[in-house]
Amino acid sequence: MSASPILITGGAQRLGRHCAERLVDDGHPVIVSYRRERPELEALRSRGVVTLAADFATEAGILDFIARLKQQTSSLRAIVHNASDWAPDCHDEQAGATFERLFRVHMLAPYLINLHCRELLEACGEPQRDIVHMTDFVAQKGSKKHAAYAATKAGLANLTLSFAAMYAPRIQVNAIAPALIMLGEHDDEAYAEQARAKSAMAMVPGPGVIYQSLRYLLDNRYVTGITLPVDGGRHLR
Ligand SMILES: NC(=O)C1=CN([C@@H]2O[C@H](COP(=O)(O)OP(=O)(O)OC[C@H]3O[C@@H](n4cnc5c(N)ncnc54)[C@H](OP(=O)(O)O)[C@@H]3O)[C@@H](O)[C@H]2O)C=CC1
Ligand SMILES: Nc1nc2c(c(=O)[nH]1)N=C([C@H](O)[C@@H](O)CO)CN2
Repeated sequence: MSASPILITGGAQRLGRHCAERLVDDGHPVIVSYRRERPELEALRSRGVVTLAADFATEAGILDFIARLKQQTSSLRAIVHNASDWAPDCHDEQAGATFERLFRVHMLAPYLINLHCRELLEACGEPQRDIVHMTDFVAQKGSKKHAAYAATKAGLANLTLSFAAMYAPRIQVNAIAPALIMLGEHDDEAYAEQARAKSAMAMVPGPGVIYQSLRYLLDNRYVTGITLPVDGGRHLR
């Protein structure tokens, strides 16, 4: 029986793409969702990665993705809920729409995908099946400038507990809570210095530390319902 694929949502760039490439290196079939076409997707496709378009900003978009995912595969080894919108808070008439959009991307999409795709994970013939939620250190701390983002990531962190209890023992459900992992393309050195100073390790580690954490969860048969902090000691500052 061929191995079941691992789904990474939002896998066209940065942490998601890095993990997709590393999973292919480790011999896993991979499916990624993406919102915008770009050259990097062709590189993934050339390595055999299946790419499915998805916009989780609406419930219809989420359900449409799930239907196309089920046409693509009859089983899944794991689901990594990585898609995310790091939108700052709005203080105008767009505030409510922004909050609702972040709720759908960070909470409704993982919730509906977990519910509707349980059967795909159950159909996996391998000994272990996983769901991994990408949350954020600020889920426990809040954020003055990204309150809606932090709150919806906190909701995702809570969904980890509920789905871990619902799906045990056949499916393990865990979260990874990063702090600064990669800078944005427009971040200058002043921002980088300020961001590095927020953690005890005072570094920008890059996406390899996230793959190490994902690998740990995928390889450990006795871990469920936890959130793995990958934050350089952000809580110590
Ligand atoms: N980078 C970091 O330092 C940190 C990251 N994290 C978390 O780790 C994960 C990966 O981070 P990172 O790689 O920086 O993430 P990105 O900001 O690069 O976002 C990942 C992908 O999410 C997709 N996405 C955004 N909105 C939607 C939507 N409405 N529907 C479908 N897909 C959408 C984007 O797709 P497209 O590009 O096609 O529009 C994007 O490629 C995220 O969950 C993030 O919150 C947490 C703390 C720190
Ligand atoms: N979807 C995203 N979420 C987050 C990002 C990002 O680029 N995309 N970046 C961060 C920052 O690195 C933050 O941790 C630095 O203080 C947080 N979330």
